[in-house]
Order: sequence, then C-alpha cells, then structure tokens
Amino acid sequence: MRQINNFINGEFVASGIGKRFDKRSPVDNQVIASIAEAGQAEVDQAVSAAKHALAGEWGQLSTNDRVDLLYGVADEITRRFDDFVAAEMADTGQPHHVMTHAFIPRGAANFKVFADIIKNVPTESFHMDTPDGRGALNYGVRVPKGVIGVVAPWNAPFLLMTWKVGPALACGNTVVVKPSEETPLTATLLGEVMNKVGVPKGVYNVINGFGPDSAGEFLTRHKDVDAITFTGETRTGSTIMKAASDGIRDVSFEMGGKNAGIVFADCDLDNAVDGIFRSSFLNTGQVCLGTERVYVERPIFDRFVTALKEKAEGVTFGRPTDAGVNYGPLISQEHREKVLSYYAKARADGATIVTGGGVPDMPADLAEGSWVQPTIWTDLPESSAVIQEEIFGPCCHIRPFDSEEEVIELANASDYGLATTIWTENLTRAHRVAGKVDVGITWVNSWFLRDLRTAFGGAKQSGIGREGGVHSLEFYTEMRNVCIKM
Ligand SMILES: NC(=O)C1=CN([C@@H]2O[C@H](COP(=O)(O)OP(=O)(O)OC[C@H]3O[C@@H](n4cnc5c(N)ncnc54)[C@H](O)[C@@H]3O)[C@@H](O)[C@H]2O)C=CC1
Ligand SMILES: O=C(O)/C=C/C=C(\O)C(=O)O
Repeated sequence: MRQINNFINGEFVASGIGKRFDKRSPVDNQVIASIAEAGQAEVDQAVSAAKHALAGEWGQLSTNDRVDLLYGVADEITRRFDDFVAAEMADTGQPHHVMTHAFIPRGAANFKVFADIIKNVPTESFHMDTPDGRGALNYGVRVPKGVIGVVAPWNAPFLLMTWKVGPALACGNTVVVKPSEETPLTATLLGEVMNKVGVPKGVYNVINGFGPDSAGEFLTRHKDVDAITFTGETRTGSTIMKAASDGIRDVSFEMGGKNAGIVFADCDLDNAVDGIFRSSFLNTGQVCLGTERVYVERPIFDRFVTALKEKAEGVTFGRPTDAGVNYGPLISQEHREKVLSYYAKARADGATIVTGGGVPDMPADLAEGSWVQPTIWTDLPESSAVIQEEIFGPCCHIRPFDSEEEVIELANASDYGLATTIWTENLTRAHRVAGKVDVGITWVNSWFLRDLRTAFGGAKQSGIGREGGVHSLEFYTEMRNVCIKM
C-alpha cells in the first residue's frame, strides 16, 4: 500500500502528531493508500518554508528564469503523463480516457499558459498633466502577493489544483496546497516534479488532511498566509471567508453550481443531446460546470428526452482501465449516500423517472464501489430540493418550456450562477439569451470548451472573483503605482 506524506520545504515528511488516515478506492472501497495528516506543526513548517522561499532564491529569480522553470514543470508533467493518469484514476476511479483527454493534459497547460501570460501582459501607464506644465508619468508594477493558501476539491483534483498553482507561481508567489482528503495523489506527485526540475525548496508545499480542526482550517487561519484561493462547496467557502477576515486576507472562490441547459427547438438536436449528455454525466456528474437542470422547448421535448435516455442507458460501468469503460463511480460512499438521498427526494416529490434512480448491479469484485445509475427525471415542481440544490451526481431534470422569456426566468431562478449552455442555430437569439442569464460562463452549442485566457468564475453563490488570463494576475499580484514628476 502507498504511504503518502506531506511535502514541506522540498522533503516528504510524515506527521509529527503521528496521525494517518486511509484513502479508499471509489471502485471497490479497498484501502489504496495511507496518508500522513498534517497537524498545526506541519502547517506552520509549510507556511514558514513558503515564506522563507519568497525571501530566498525564488524571490530573486528574473521573470524569464521563473518562466523557464515553469516550462520545465510542464514538460516533466508531460514526461510523467502515465504516472499522473494512474494516480488520478486510483484516486477518483474515473475512466482512463477522461484522464488522458480532459483532466491530466490541463496540468501541464496550467503551467505553460500562465508562464506565457506573465511574460507578455503589460502593466498600465498613464501620463498626467501637472500645474507647472512638466507633467508626470505613472506606471504600475506587479509584485507577488506572498504565500498563497490553495484549498482544492476532489472532483478534478489535478486540473483544479494546478489551475491555481500555475498562475500563483508564475506571478512569483509561493504556495501551500491542501488537496482534498479524498484525492491526495497527484498533488504529491507534483512535489516530485518540482524537485526534479529544480524549483527551489519551499516554493511548493503540500499538507494533507481534512477541513475543520485539521490541515484546511490550520492553513486558512494561518496569519502568514497572504491570500487564499479555494474551490469547493459554497458552505465551506463561507467558513473560509470568515477565517480570511482575520488579517484582512484576499480570497478567490470557485464554488457550487446548479447549471441550466437551455435547448431551443431550432438546435442541432444530435449535437444538443451529445452536449447535455456530456455535461450531465461526464465524471459521473461531479463537475461544477455540469448541467442538472435541462429546459427543452416543447416541440422537441419528447424526442430530446428519448434520445438522452438512450445515451444514458448506453454507458459502460467498470474499472477505469478496463476496455470500453466510459463511466466511473462517485468519489466515496459518503458522497453516494448524499446523491442517493436526492434520488429518494425526487421519488417523494413525484418525479417521473425516465431512467436510473438507483444503484446498478455490479460484479462481486466491484460491489462495494460507490456506483450509482445515471438518472433522468421529468415532472418535478421547480420548488423541489432536487431542482434547487446542487446534487453533484449523474442526474438531471428535464422540463419543457414555451417561450424565451419563460426559460430565462426559469434558468435564473437559482441561488447559484456558475454556467449555462444554450443550444440553438439562431445566433441572434443566442447572444440575446446569453446576455440575460445570470451566470459567469455561458457556452453556446458546446460545453467545457476552455480557453485559459478567459475569465472563469461564478455569480451569486457560485463564487467570488474571476481567475483565468489576466484575471488570475489580478488576484495573484499586488499592483503598485509609481508616479514620477517630470
Ligand atoms: N466553481 C468551480 O470552479 C468548482 C466548484 N466545485 C465545487 O466543489 C464541491 C465538491 O468538492 P468538495 O471537495 O466536496 O468540496 P469541499 O468544500 O467539501 O472541500 C473542498 C476542500 O476544502 C477543504 N475544507 C473543508 N472544510 C474546510 C474548512 N472548514 N476550512 C478549510 N478547508 C476546508 C476540504 O478538505 C477540501 O480540500 C462542489 O460543491 C462543487 O460544485 C468543484 C469544482 C469546480
Ligand atoms: O476548466 C477549469 O478551469 C475548471 C474546470 C472545472 C472542473 O473540471 C470541474 O469542476 O470538474
């Protein structure tokens, strides 16, 4: 069994408090790793190492040298691609092709893209008039914010962690990462990569553990952490925000969603069905950008429901490495209980179950895994918790609509505001509707098409701030203004 330790100041270290916890495979519930839980002492050491690295070699590097190192990190991730794929498959149980085509390549890209951005994005400058007529020149200088606390979730662990670490390091900060207790493996592997490439000690640190009264809380409360970037549940974000208010530390939050898919009758039906299928069921529905509420214009409603049902019933369950498998388990037994509680609520609220609604029959060696059926409902009232709350599972509710105004109102009737997809061949309508949905990200005739230079984040309870492109630079640097009198 793998022994996973914390990564502090370039060394893999066990827990001073001697605590370890088990990581179980979502596929069969077997223990696959023993993880050292960081106590307050390890968190203090990690933050102190990060602080010292800022003042040391890392802090003295030129931008070009830093960029070269980050390119080296990206290349080493690519060289060890199969190791990252294997580690993330073990942690999440998700199919091989999801790792190789979607999640792991983004790790390298997250370092390369932000290395390019920091090299190429100018700062501002303003010439101003002065009473004596000689004028003055203002120019902005970006400086790193300092030690960044990175708190990451389990659903796309490597993608979402490097989405923060890449730009944070590109901007010259140092980081202490708290991966989810469910998925510690790729953050640990990245420590090996940092050492191999020669990133100075203390620049990248990993502390393992849980949230409350554990590594997550110790990190986010730490007075020497200068800013916190977090992806996870909205409730956790609220707790971290309170912790960050001590010391007035900046936060960037990417949180939950209850995203609407809007399908107009003039869409390319096959494309829309494929897109909604991916957005509802990829990664077993554990994608913050995923679609749990689908609104379909009435003339194509029945055809759409039938086509989506057929696709949902065509998935192949199994071990991530088995040929033909395209559908994995949920992350844990605990999460399965949560998802199944919504399946029960849907029944209690009078849903018509189009497909699924339970647990699939699995062979004996997989029977203890966290499997659930892809599930489609119709006929629920919009007031149902199933329509209002984020389930984060492989399920969606489909409801017919009759007008553009009606569907915009339905889509916006949510406490969340992360993402929407719009399916129509009428681009004028697409622009109009996109302008009226209250979300951070809208895709038209596609889903999860990501250009890393664009603003990423949510409205309402889905987040605070934007990351991506220059927006990441805004969060990970302080802008200083220098004013020179001529
Ligand atoms: N908006 C976005 O970009 C994304 C949002 N998410 C959201 O993430 C959630 C799923 O991820 P989970 O790991 O279950 O979220 P979570 O909020 O339970 O945990 C996220 C991280 O926060 C840590 N944590 C928990 N309590 C803490 C506390 N009191 N103090 C400090 N750290 C604490 C956890 O240990 C974990 O590392 C979903 O709600 C999903 O929508 C996931 C991916 C992307
Ligand atoms: O592309 C991103 O930066 C974020 C993607 C989010 C997920 O992959 C997810 O929530 O699963």
